[in-house]
Amino acid sequence: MTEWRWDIFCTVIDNYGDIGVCWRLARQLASEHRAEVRLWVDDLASCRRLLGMCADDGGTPQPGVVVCHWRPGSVPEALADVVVAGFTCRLPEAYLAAMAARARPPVWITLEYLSAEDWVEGCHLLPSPHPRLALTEFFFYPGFTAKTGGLLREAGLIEARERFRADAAAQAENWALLGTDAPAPEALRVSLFAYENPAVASLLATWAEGGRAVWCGVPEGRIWQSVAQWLGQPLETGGAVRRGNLTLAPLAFVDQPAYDRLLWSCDLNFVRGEDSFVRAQWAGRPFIWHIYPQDDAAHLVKLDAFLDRYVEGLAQPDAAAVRRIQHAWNAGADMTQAWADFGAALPSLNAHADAWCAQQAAAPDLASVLAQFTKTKLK
Ligand SMILES: Cc1cn([C@H]2C[C@H](O)[C@@H](COP(=O)(O)OP(=O)(O)O[C@H]3O[C@@H](C)[C@H](O)[C@@H](O)[C@H]3O)O2)c(=O)[nH]c1=O
Repeated sequence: MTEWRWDIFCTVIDNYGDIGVCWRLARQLASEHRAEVRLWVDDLASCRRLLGMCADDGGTPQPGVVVCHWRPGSVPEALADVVVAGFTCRLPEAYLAAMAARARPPVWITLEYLSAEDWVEGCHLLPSPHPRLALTEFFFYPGFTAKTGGLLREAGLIEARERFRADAAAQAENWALLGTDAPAPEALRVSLFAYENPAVASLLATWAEGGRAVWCGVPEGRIWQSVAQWLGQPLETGGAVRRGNLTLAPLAFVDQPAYDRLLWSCDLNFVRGEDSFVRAQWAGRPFIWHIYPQDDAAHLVKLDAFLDRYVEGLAQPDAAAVRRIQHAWNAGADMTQAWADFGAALPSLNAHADAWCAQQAAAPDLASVLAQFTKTKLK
């Protein structure tokens, strides 16, 4: 039985992160919190692949979630009980007016970007009265501590990961979905999802010339250009290329669950933005984060805030190796020495990633925190 009706609004910027998070949240609210969700998206065409849908409006593979095309100026006919504005998106004035006109206005939440910075705790769930209308907006901040909104994590995720890791047939099926042969068993398995980055040249050269076999799967996207430049040939899904000790496997863009399974299959994951960054943490394996760049370099403050939390408990040289490689990658700098240190630390970093995952997974997940908060406002 449906408990509440939710409207989630999302504007697609230039990548998949905003819609990736909103889509994941919508599905989890429907499957775990009995919500009936409409996900309003301004640019359906550019995210159809991620949503796994073919029609312009409507049906999705997820019961309880309807994806709607949010056209400029359009206002949904019936109001929901809870309205979530994802990230930078602004709700239409007419919709806000309709909310305010209700005897009991919907709960209005603005979902903010994830940050490990300390100030987040003080801002999470702060109410902000609308300057003109009888409405209150609540700012919901995801985060890594108990005083924040937590991280998106579906029920049973870690258990599903462990089942997958024990299931050779499921793994073979996933490699096929990704359009590649399974990596050789002795190779270090790496997935590489990132923005364009000149640092990739020294990284790939180091692996090609290194003493250990490396298999690197590269999901279709912006990094393909940098990889193709280093290779001197275009990438093509299914067309693995060898250079010395490195096998480069261009991968198909798959749906979110299949991408998760890729992360679970690798020893090391390069991720970017917000959503894949969180998913890499649930893989419980070391990862390198290409943070979404901001003009005023605010992203580097966010990167360090995260690293300060993440390296806690690591031996000093391992912590230094983590910091060094994350900084080199985000600066587009030479990766040779950074990789030498990081590669040597991988066994202890692996145990650390597992422990970090367990620690974060012990906290309440974002959808539950959000559902709980709205319940207190609706009752
Ligand atoms: C590679 C791959 C990714 N994905 C998904 C995982 C994620 O949900 C999504 C990628 O999103 P992110 O990892 O967040 O990276 P991104 O760079 O696409 O998104 C960014 O968008 C900006 C507008 C935001 O401001 C950033 O914070 C950030 O979220 O794509 C698949 O579903 N299949 C795939 O094959």
